[in-house]
Amino acid sequence: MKAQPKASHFIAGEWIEDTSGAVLDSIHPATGEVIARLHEATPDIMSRALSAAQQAQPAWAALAPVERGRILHRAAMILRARNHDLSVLETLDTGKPLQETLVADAASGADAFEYYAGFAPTVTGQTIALGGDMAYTLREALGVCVGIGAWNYPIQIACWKAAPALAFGNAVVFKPSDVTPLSALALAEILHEAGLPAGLFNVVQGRGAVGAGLITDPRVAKVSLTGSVPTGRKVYAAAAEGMRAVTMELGGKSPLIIFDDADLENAVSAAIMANFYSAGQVCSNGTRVFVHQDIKAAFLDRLAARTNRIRLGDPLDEATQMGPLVSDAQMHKVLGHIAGGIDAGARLVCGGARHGTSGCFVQPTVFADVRDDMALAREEIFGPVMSVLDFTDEADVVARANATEYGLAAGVFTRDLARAHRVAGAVQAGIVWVNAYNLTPVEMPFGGVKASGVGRENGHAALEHYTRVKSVYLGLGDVDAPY
Ligand SMILES: NC(=O)c1ccc[n+]([C@@H]2O[C@H](COP(=O)([O-])OP(=O)(O)OC[C@H]3O[C@@H](n4cnc5c(N)ncnc54)[C@H](O)[C@@H]3O)[C@@H](O)[C@H]2O)c1
Ligand SMILES: O=CCc1c[nH]cn1
Repeated sequence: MKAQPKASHFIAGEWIEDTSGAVLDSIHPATGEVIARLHEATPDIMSRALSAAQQAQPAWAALAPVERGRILHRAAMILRARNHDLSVLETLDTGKPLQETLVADAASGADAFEYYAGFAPTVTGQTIALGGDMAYTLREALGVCVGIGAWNYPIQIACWKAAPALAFGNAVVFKPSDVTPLSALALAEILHEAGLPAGLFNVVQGRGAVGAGLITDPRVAKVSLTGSVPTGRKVYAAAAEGMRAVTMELGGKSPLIIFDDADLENAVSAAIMANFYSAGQVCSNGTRVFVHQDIKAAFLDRLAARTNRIRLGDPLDEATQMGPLVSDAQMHKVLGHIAGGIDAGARLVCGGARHGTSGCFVQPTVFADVRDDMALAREEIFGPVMSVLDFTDEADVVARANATEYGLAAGVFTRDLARAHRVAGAVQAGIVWVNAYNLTPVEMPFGGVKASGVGRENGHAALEHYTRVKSVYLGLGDVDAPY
């Protein structure tokens, strides 16, 4: 099945092709079929996108926020109306099952546009009484924002960046992951159709070097990356050189702590969703599942029974519950982690191998008796591999949960309200789910602490990251001068 877009790039409201850029193929990971052939942006293409954004941004920022919101609201409506086609495109590009993409990807993007369309006109500054004189503050757009995406939630990532950036008066140049280049182009077309003036949302394709080229350009005011910690370190450092603002949405190795008083079936559901949704390719996954020793046997029994029933197969079949990993490289990386876990002495409860002989499928895999010092418990795997660790003491498990460089998310399952709040307060994480996991409503800020990131996407918090405050001092009396 082909999914060839009209051209590789979308700049200043137009499809742009430049075949002198290196070839970039999009591969459907369930079959290995090349579904689209694109070209990386050359320096000239990158420059055209940045210039288009720079030229379009001041007039956009000068519009009444309600007018910006109206356009973004139309985009949300179009995203919803096209949800099925966008979901098929995302499934082809990522391999995630249609069952998921129909509800979690473009739909989440539409939520973001709807939310920020309504938020934009409510943004106000402060007035500050100074005992005679006074001051007020203005929220100003930053200018040109570069967004760089990962491959696990391509359209959601593009929307979570573009919606607040545009709502608050910025222009965007977005570079999707080279592994999943397609849906950002579909978003660009939708925004154009919704009436977004040319140049405000541009898409350029490319690998890491294209991203690196964009973030050091003097026309850029802000960089928002979704990606791994090693890439985050490079991008943050490069942005710092030019004093650019950043948002870093990076990786994690999040703990999910299940106490002995938890509702067992709900806890198993959460552990499954926290490890096998999107074949485990979710940044906030709770991949270190700490289970109280008293319920460990019962938990593992139910977990194995339910995991063994997960239906793997053609991601375009709506009955399929788990598709392939995004690429051959990712599949081999995950299989390497599984082999390493077995070598290190972790107990394989289920899964543990490739599924089938074609496509990038890996069986949903559960390891028990995992120790904190094993690579399984320390490294982000980004595949369907769950590590179950035991504990008995609350303070001890919190200390172990925090003993990582990451700090994206955490989960706690307990019926004890006081303990739930105590643990939520003590874990070092940007997001804590209590008796739930991996729910990401647009109203709730999303982002990490420690090496997992800087800044927040979604919610009111994004305002801080796509605007700056200007203070205006009003002298209302005579000017004092000592000389
Ligand atoms: N916290 C979040 O919200 C979130 C969400 C999704 C994924 N992630 C993380 O993303 C990772 C998986 O995605 P990935 O493999 O695409 O990540 P990656 O870090 O390899 O790549 C991310 C993006 O950065 C670009 N890039 C690479 N080197 C660059 C450089 N030097 N300068 C500028 N751009 C560069 C890539 O081309 C890609 O578009 C995981 O670690 C996952 O946890 C985080
Ligand atoms: O992959 C990270 C962002 C996310 C979490 N859940 C849905 N999207």
